[in-house]
Amino acid sequence: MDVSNNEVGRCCVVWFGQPGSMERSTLAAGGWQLRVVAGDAPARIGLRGGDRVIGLVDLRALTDEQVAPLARLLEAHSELPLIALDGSRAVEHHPALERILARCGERLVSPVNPAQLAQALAACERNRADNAGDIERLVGASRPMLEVRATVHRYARVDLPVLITGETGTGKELAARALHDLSARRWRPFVAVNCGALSPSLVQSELFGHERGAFTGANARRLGLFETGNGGTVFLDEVGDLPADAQTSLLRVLQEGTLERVGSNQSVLVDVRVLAATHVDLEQAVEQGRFRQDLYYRLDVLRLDMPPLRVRGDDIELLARRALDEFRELHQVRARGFDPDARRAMRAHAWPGNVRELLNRVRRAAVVTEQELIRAADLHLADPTLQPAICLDDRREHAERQAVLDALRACGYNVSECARRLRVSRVTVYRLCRKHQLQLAALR
Ligand SMILES: Nc1ncnc2c1ncn2[C@@H]1O[C@H](COP(=O)(O)OP(=O)(O)OP(=O)(O)O)[C@@H](O)[C@H]1O
Repeated sequence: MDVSNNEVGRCCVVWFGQPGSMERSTLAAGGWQLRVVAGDAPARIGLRGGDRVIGLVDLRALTDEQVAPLARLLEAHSELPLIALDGSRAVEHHPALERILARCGERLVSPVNPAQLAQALAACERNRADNAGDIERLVGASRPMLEVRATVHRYARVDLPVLITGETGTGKELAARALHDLSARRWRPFVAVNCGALSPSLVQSELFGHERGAFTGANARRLGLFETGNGGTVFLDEVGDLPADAQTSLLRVLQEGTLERVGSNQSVLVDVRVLAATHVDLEQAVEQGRFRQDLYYRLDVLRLDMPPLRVRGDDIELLARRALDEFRELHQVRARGFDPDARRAMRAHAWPGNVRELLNRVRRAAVVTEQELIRAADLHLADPTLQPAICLDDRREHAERQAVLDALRACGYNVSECARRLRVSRVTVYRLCRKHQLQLAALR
């Protein structure tokens, strides 16, 4: 089936199966265009950029032979949010059907009434609107940030763990969210937890759940975050703070895809993508025996480094501008821009708290200033001429990393060629890759 015309941005439902007359009327009444992909010939789906499309997987008349081709077709369209109709059928002997159902954000049981169908489509569409453009929330046009955005796109496509590193406030959680929103799991839950904020006595139960009576106060069975996030993504912030027993349980989730609730010795299957973040040096924690080495290797399959704000050049002003504009949309304030000294002061500041610090300084300045243009003093930043310049070491480090990355790219990640271009030995290229956490296997 192929569709092409000149209308833009229509809301469409691709119905995999046969819609009944009530279902056709409900879609028409809701302003949904309908495309039917018959179960016996699901060759391809014609989608146009600009269309907002939802897939409805109708399992009512699906035969066993049709399951595998349909699964393949849907896998080729991992961007489609899916709703299942009559997903009650047994999936034990149907791995392909299980895969389809795992992707469906909602499962309707037939006979479905018009209100239920309309509601499910509206919820799906709302969800898409909330998630759309999440990568856009990672504001920045500097080279390091363009690099991050490209890496996020590349990593989102593969279902492997990512270790996100970077100083506090650099946007690690935002990046994790973007990885989820761009992945095939985007219609399933995204569960974020700060491991450092969990009480050590409850961390096992918070993450992996507990059975009734497992400990004093456990009055009912409770699912942990891994089960709540089943099918989706679990983001473990400050993963280095996990106590030893929770590290062991996490390793099991990563290795075997199973967990045991506290107070039970029954294994529960879970299917989650694990993203972890740290602002401490996990390698050092491993050396000091505070973090399991095997777990470290399991988490550090792909690495995403969030650059500190001080090396992001023009992004500082871009972010400040955005922060002020957003604040002005919500509050009546006089400030509408920054004076030249404020701009210089922002450039010169080292931003130890990174983007979070910048947002807070701008919002505070917008409230306290009585001027139209925010001054350096309103931002609590000293006169730039009196401030130490941006640390030269940081600049040097960044330039070195960029030079290695550029050379690697230019020669298709061939280490010998890269060494020749940079006029260093191959050993030095490997050392620099390790130092700057450039993983050749992942980059290739
Ligand atoms: N590139 C960016 N564009 C816009 N906002 C950003 C960006 N990076 C971070 N922020 C904002 O800065 C704040 C801190 O970001 P986030 O919580 O993702 O940082 P983090 O690295 O996870 O911090 P921590 O290590 O302290 O948990 C949030 O309000 C986030 O929205």
